Amino acid sequence: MLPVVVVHGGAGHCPKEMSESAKKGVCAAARAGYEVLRGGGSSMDAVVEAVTQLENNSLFNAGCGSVLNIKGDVEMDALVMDGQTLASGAVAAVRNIANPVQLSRLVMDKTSHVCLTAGGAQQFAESMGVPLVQQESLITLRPPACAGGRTWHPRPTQGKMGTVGAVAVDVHGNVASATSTGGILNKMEGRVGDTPCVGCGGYADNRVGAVSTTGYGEAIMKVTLARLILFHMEQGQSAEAASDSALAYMKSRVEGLGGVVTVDPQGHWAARFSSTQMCWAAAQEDVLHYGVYAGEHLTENITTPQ
Ligand SMILES: NC(=O)C[C@H](N)C(=O)O
Repeated sequence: MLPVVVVHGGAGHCPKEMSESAKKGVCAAARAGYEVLRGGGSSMDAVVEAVTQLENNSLFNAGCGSVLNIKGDVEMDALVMDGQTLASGAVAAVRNIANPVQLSRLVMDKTSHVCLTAGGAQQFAESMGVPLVQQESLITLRPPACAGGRTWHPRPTQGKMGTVGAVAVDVHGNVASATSTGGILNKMEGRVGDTPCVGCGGYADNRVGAVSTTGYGEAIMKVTLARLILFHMEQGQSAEAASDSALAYMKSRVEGLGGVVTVDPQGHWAARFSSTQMCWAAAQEDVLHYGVYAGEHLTENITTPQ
């Protein structure tokens, strides 16, 4: 069963013409994470690698391809969490960074803090030798995609989403989670969503499992979606049942839609969503699993050329 990596490219609406490229993107990210794990790398290395790939893919709303806030600027949030130690690192409302997930990892590894925001996060990046990039290099002009369009609707079924994330279990049974986003289109300057908040955008605990979430951040924060899933797992539910229970609760309690990827330490995994679509991919036992639409579950051998 081990190792395993599961990635998502955001819950929401994915126009049909974009779904093939979106599937390719999540499959490539899952392959990249799986390569790390197969080479003996840690689950943390794997989720950071997978999310870095998705941040670099302009289809998705994270890193390059992030949506714009109301002032036309890019402000990004990201989180990593290590299930062995419960250590986490996050950046919020950060600008001019190509790979916020890597900066989050540096916050975890090199500071005594959990989250750095805006200018402070940027200064920390510079002090770590992380190059600042021009905002223009993060903005991609494109037709509406899964990744983020030009209008935001509070209901993910109508809106464009595309936060990216990954969870993994390595050969030692250590779990990790990583999530990265440009947030929601036309958000207020300084708005911070669920993604960098521990227990909302993600959580990882070797004793239970790991989760990365996507969806309407203001709803996800109300129910602490990632931790809620792990709570259900602690009560004995499977990764899949716990994901469904928590998503159903978020829908009924606060009318929030979203999606999640979840693993338990044994390698059972789930990619579940209450939105109409979510691009996801998983790699386990040399098989790549992927899909976008409800009920869609395609597989191929991981050695099949891309
Ligand atoms: N696309 C998303 O998943 C949005 C993200 N959860 C946010 O609200 O910032």
